[in-house]
Amino acid sequence: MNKPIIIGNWKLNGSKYSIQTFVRNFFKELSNFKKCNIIIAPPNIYLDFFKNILFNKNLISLCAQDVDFNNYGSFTGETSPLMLKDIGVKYVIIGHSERRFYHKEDDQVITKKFSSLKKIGLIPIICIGETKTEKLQDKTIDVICYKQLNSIIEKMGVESLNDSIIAYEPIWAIGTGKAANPNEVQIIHESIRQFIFKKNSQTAKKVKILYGGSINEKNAIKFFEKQDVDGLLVGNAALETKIFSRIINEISYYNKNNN
Ligand SMILES: O=C[C@H](O)COP(=O)(O)O
Repeated sequence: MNKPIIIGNWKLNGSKYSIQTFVRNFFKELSNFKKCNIIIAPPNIYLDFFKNILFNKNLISLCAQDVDFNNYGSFTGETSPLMLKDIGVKYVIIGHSERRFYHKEDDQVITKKFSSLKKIGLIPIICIGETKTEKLQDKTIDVICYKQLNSIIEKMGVESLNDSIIAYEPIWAIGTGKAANPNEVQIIHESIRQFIFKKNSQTAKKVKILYGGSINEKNAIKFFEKQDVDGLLVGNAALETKIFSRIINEISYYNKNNN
């Protein structure tokens, strides 16, 4: 059975002290966490520290928030896929809208990152999403499927998505407190799956599609209960131990097959 995937992206937040406190309290709050695949993405500089204070429990998987596509060389300030693998990272977020916007990363760069990660066996979490204007112009599927996802599919083949995770994050819903409508998210996730299905039916079944954007403890289940929502990518709410653990507990106890 596939476990729900819950990712906490801490973005540019945290310190050694806050991470220690988080780990200490997190496991006390969780009641049924083995039913979820919990993935946390601290800032890169804290990945190793975080891993060490988890006492190798394997209950939380390590995720990086970004990566360079080069494995070594004169690229000042960057972190490579090989380095992440070396310290035990399993997942890497690529194409987050904050990277696309603040660091001007385009689909070509994101595809190169995807390719580098696949080559060394790290699991990419590919973020896709439309702006408010694109949504109002009814361009959501054009942007997220025909442009953002297709860039990877054309270069790498659709099967490259088999062991990858797609995170649909409408840009207007990120950090705004205004989450998307769960019914609309289901329709979009279904469209993403259909888009992939037309190219390869097996890949469409295997690929995991998560929703992200202003998830909190009150709305998490409303998204997760949707058929094509395989999990959640949580930003702000993942910084609060109590809230993040409540989200995980709720989802752990929700049995999709019986509802
Ligand atoms: O990576 C996480 C997303 O950007 C969602 O962030 P948020 O939950 O703070 O809206």
